[in-house]
Amino acid sequence: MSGLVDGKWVGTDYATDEDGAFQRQETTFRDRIGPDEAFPVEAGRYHLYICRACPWAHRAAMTRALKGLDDAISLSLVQPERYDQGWEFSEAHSDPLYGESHLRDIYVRADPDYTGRVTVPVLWDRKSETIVNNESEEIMRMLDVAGDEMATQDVDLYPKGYRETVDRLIDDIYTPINNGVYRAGFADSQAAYDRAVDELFDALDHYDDLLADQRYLAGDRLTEADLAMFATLVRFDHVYHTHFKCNRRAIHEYDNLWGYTKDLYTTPGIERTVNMDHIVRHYYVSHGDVNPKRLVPTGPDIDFTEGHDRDRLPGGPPEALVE
Ligand SMILES: N[C@@H](CCC(=O)N[C@@H](CS)C(=O)NCC(=O)O)C(=O)O
Repeated sequence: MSGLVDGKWVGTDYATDEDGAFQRQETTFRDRIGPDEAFPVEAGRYHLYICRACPWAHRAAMTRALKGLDDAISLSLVQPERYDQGWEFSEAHSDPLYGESHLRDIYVRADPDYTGRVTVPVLWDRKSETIVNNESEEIMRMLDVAGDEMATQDVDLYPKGYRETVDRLIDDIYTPINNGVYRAGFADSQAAYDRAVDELFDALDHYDDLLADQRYLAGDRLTEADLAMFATLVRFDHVYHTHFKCNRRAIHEYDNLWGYTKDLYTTPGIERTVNMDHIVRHYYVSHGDVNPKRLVPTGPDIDFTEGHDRDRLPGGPPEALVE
């Protein structure tokens, strides 16, 4: 067990099963914001705690940026390096609500007897002073759908007619890709690593083929599924390729995934959510068991803003985003 047990900090070890395969624990705060939900839609009421390094938190941050929710939902960062006390606030990245020193203090404020991991993202309710939700997929959906009322940009990332496909895609990419890089990186046995890497690259090959003829995962529209995919792809060559030993191929070597990654990166609103310095510092410094000397590699030399050829395909970013 790691994280908090009955509100007491017990450490940051990751769990693997008897075959050495990484086990991600379920998140526990699963309430919703919405017209008929326990938490009403109200601008200025909610706060997002994230780390710019975290791919799960990144989904929520991208949704907030694309929909123009900056004024409606405040956001703050934790320090990217995470040591044995878990996520910390710092002078550069302080807790704007309570001035706490660690993110675990926020969890304990929500539930003094909390047992579970202390993860980002956290969606906090200022009014009832509790955590609404700490599951990124659900936060992304809430900001997208319930957040519509507060949005300043007309961007719908879960459009009618695409919803089943978006839900299926988010599920389909989770195990082999989003969590697949972690299954490779945190594997405790060769067999578990081999299995994760095989599944990861089979899936990447599949989506590289799919993206030969369509601009986005669900077709011609940018959706939540693309945000989920992008959060992994943008970290891949700098981190997962080396640190998590996913080195069969780099994303910039794929015919279509590379153009797709650059297309999303240069979609107005996305670039400001990517902090590559925080990304590389977090992974290489925080996982002492994976990288004991905590040295941060200098490469690769790739440019997410160089041109791409994705506008040859039908569709494109929502009109509201195109300057
Ligand atoms: N299922 C959660 C997972 C979030 C998660 O694992 N976040 C990582 C950072 S990338 C974290 O905070 N890890 C700290 C820990 O597990 O102790 C979600 O998608 O929101």
